[in-house]
This record gives sequence, C-alpha cells and structure tokens, in this order.
Amino acid sequence: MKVLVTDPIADAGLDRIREAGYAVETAYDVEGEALLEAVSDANGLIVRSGTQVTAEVFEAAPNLVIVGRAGIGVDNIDIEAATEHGVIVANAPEGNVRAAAEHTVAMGFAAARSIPQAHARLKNGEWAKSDYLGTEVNGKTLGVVGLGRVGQEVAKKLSSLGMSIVAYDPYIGQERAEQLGAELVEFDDCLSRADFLTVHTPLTPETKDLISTDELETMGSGYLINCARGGVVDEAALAHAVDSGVLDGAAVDVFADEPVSPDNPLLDVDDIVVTPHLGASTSAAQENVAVSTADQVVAAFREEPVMNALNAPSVDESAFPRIRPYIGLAETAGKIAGQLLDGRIGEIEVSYNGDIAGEDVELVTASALKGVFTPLEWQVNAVNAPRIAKERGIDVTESKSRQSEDFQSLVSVTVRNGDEEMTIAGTLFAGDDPRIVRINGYRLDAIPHGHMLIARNYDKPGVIGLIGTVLGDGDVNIAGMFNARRAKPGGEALTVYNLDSEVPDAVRDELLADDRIIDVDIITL
Ligand SMILES: NC(=O)c1ccc[n+]([C@@H]2O[C@H](COP(=O)([O-])OP(=O)(O)OC[C@H]3O[C@@H](n4cnc5c(N)ncnc54)[C@H](O)[C@@H]3O)[C@@H](O)[C@H]2O)c1
Ligand SMILES: O=C(O)[C@H](O)COP(=O)(O)O
Repeated sequence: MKVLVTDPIADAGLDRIREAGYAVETAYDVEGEALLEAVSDANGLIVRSGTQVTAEVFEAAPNLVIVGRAGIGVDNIDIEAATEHGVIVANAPEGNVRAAAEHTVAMGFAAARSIPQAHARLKNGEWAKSDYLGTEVNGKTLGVVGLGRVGQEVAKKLSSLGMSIVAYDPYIGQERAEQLGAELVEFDDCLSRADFLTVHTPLTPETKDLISTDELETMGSGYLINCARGGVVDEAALAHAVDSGVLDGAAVDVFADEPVSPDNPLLDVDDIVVTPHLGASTSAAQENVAVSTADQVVAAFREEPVMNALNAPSVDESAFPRIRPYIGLAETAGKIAGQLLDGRIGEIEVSYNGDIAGEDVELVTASALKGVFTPLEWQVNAVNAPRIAKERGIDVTESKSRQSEDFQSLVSVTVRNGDEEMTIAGTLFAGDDPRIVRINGYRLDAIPHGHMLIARNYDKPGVIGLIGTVLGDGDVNIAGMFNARRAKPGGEALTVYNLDSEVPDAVRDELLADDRIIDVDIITL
C-alpha cells in the first residue's frame, strides 16, 4: 500500500504511516497531468488545501481507498466523485481549531490597531505614531457567522476580553449558544449589531458570497475578519467597502483563488490586513492534523473504522469490536441473497434480531448492500453501496428487534424483485464463526465459504447420491454439505454444498436435467 502526500504535512504524520508498514511518497505542488500520474498507483492520498482533488483525480486512481485531508476544509475535494468511486474522504476536524481561532483573534487586533501598517512604516524609518488611532475590543460586539468549532473558540476567547457575542448559525441550537454566552440572532441582526464580524462557515453553494455589497452596507462600520474560506466573502465588494469607508477595516487569511494573484483587489487596500492562509500554520496544529490524518489512512487500509470519514458510514470506536464480525457476515448474506434471486432487485431489507439490534449497524447494513451488489460487478464498497442503491432506485430498509427466537444475534438480508424474495439469515457461532442458518425459510447450518452449490430438489430417495455422483464425475470434491427440508418428507428440500473447486457448466446442466432437481445455484464467496 502506498500513500501519496501532495501538500506538506508534519513529519509525525509521515512517520506514523511508515511505522504502520506502508510506503509514503511526497510530491508537493503537483497539479494537472503530473498529479494524475502521481496518484495512479496510490492507495491513499493526503492533502491540505493546496491540492484540488477533482473527479479526474479519482478517475486516474483506481486503487485509491482514502483521501485524508490534514485539516478541516474539504471544499477542494470532490466528495461526490469520491463516493462514486468508493473512496473514503476523511478530515481532521479538531487539530487546528485553536490555531485558527488564535489567528482570527490576532487578525482582529492587527486590523483594529493597524499593526502591520505601522510595523511596515517603522521598518521603513517612519515614526508614524500620530497616524494610528485604534479601536478596543472591550465593550464591543462580536458577530460570529458560523458558530461551529472555530467560531465557538473565537467567541470564547473574545468574550473573555470583554466582548458581547451575537451569532448567526441556522444549524446550531439555542442551548449551545447560551452555554457560550452568545445570543443567536438573524443574519441581518448579526451584521448590523457587530462591531467586529468574523466568518467561520465552510464554503458551500449556500455560503458562496454570503457576504457581499448589501451585507457590508448592513454592517455599516467596523471590521470584518475572514479566516474561514475565500469565496464566503465577495472580495471585490469587501475591497470596495473598506476603500470607500463603509467599513473601518478588514483582515483576510483566505482567498477565493490561492495562491492569491497580485491583482487581487484586497491587496490594494491599505486598511485590509492579509496573511497567506496561515490560520492552521502552527507546529502544534500541524502535528495534530498530520497524526490524526495518518491514523485514519492506516485505519482505512486495515478496514477499521475511519473516525472522521465524511462520506462513509460511521461507527463508534468502542463499539467496533462488537460489530466487526457482523460486517463480514452481512456482506456474505448479501452476496448469497443477491446471487440467488433472479431478475432486477427492487428492494433490500436488512434485519437485526437479538443483541446486535442494540448496536449502531450503519456500517453493517452498508456491508450487506455491498455484498448484494458485488456479484453484479459494479465497483462497490461500503462507502458507495448506499449511494448505488439510491441511484438504481432500490429501496433499502433496516429493521431491528431485540427479540430473537433461536440465536443470540441474527442478521437477515432479504432481496426482493416484485413478488419474489430471497432471505438469507446468518449468525455467529462462538463469537466470530459465521453460519448461514436460514435460506428462505429453510433452517440450516451452513458454512459460507469459497465455492458453494445450492440445490433445490424434491425430497426423494437418491437425490443426494445423484448430486454427489455428478459432482464426483465432474471432478468436483465436496468439502461439506447440509440438507434441509420443509416440514414433511416428500416435499421440497434444499441442499448446500461446500466445494473445493468451481462447478463446470456441464455438471450444473447434468444436475438440472434430472427431474428431481428444481434448481441449482452456484455461488463463489
Ligand atoms: N484559515 C485557516 O487556516 C483555517 C483553519 C481551520 C478552519 N478553517 C475554516 O474555518 C471554517 C470553520 O471551520 P470549523 O471547524 O469551525 O467548521 P464547523 O463545521 O465546526 O463549523 C461551521 C459552522 O458553520 C455553520 N454554517 C454552515 N452554513 C452556514 C450558513 N449558511 N450560515 C451560517 N452558518 C453556517 C455550521 O452550522 C457550523 O456550525 C471552515 O471553512 C474551515 O475550512 C480555516
Ligand atoms: O481548513 C483548514 O483546515 C484550514 O484552512 C487549513 O488549511 P491548510 O491545511 O491548507 O493550511
């Protein structure tokens, strides 16, 4: 397994990957064809905000399992395309929050006290003391747009410096805001009441140009700080608002296009303080995000839960050991069900009975879907299986009951095609030994493994002998078998064989030619 790293991350992260036994290749600042070439044999890709991970990148990287973002913002990653290609996208949402909040506060002070401007003039030999009369934050109002992790940290820091906090965030509860001493207000209120307005939303279609000419006019005066994402604040409108005196000043760490071009209007306005996207650039933050991202890449390679996956079913680390064996069981049940039902699948139901019903089974259900779709030769995994179901108009339902008749835990996968349905139910013996215990109402005890032949036949003397003879003549060795029948003798029966090799078509045809055999399915797990 190889991890390609295309933006610089702390050595601690690179070491972590190597220590886990995987190769690391660094190729900083690659783009275009060079990036596509570099990623072509990568199993993992680690980026910061510098690499554009587009749909083309996923096309070019057939072996990619995970893209790790050593930081928070993922607007440079096409998550839709990742999901389509079954690639996990995970970020490191906590490691640089303090660094970003501290930088935001520093930028606020820099703008309010004209520190960079005064610094530059003094370095130039000018004692411009009388040109600068700053603004204190004490007693002023801070408006926070986006009261998430960074926004909250900024609110805490600045309220301890005597600021009142108003916040606009349609997705945060009143209670949380109150705990922070912040008043949740409408957007316009937030703008008009803020002496300092600080933006902390992600860049999404909804937040693009969230703050433009009208919003800056609603502010009317004061300072705007953007240490979130370029694009949330319209750059030309902000440059004009500060230049024309609508605002007193601004501080900007992030730009719509980075690296920023020299003709960006924000660079021309003296009262706008700028830094080149330095919010997360502290050694502590870089070490945190590099290690967290590396751990997630390693987890993905080991098929363990990826804690900060943004497009994959999540699972609590402490619960993972309990659900781990059911992931494989559900996938196997799904594979068998999908192969036994003829025709187009319209519906999939995954049911949990007994102890397993008390667990978070999102990943188990996704694995059951993966199992159903795998034989259909789509490139599928637990990341993209739910999406594949949706795209194909397949209804997926999940049901849970703590009641279980015969087993401590039972996982059943039912696939439906109009009136027909196939249910495969499995359990674990001795904690992790998978068994198929029901096939459409037949009770059995079959080991799901390797090549299997499942025959439906009339329960008549000699049938099992016939199947054994035909398989033997075809040079197919039987490793194990289980026979199940409906309540009374003479009706229909079902026989499951574990075989040491594939079943040739001729063997299958010969079995089907016997009128005691109703159907024969050959399955490879
Ligand atoms: N400058 C830097 O180096 C740096 C460092 C870290 C984070 N960031 C950026 O800061 C931003 C915030 O990061 P975070 O960790 O706090 O994210 P977060 O997800 O914890 O918080 C974002 C908040 O924005 C809110 N939000 C979403 N849409 C909104 C809208 N239309 N109006 C108002 N609020 C809205 C969400 O409800 C959420 O509470 C991100 O864009 C991130 O990329 C920048
Ligand atoms: O979203 C983030 O984490 C920050 O913007 C940091 O970005 P960077 O890792 O490119 O510095």
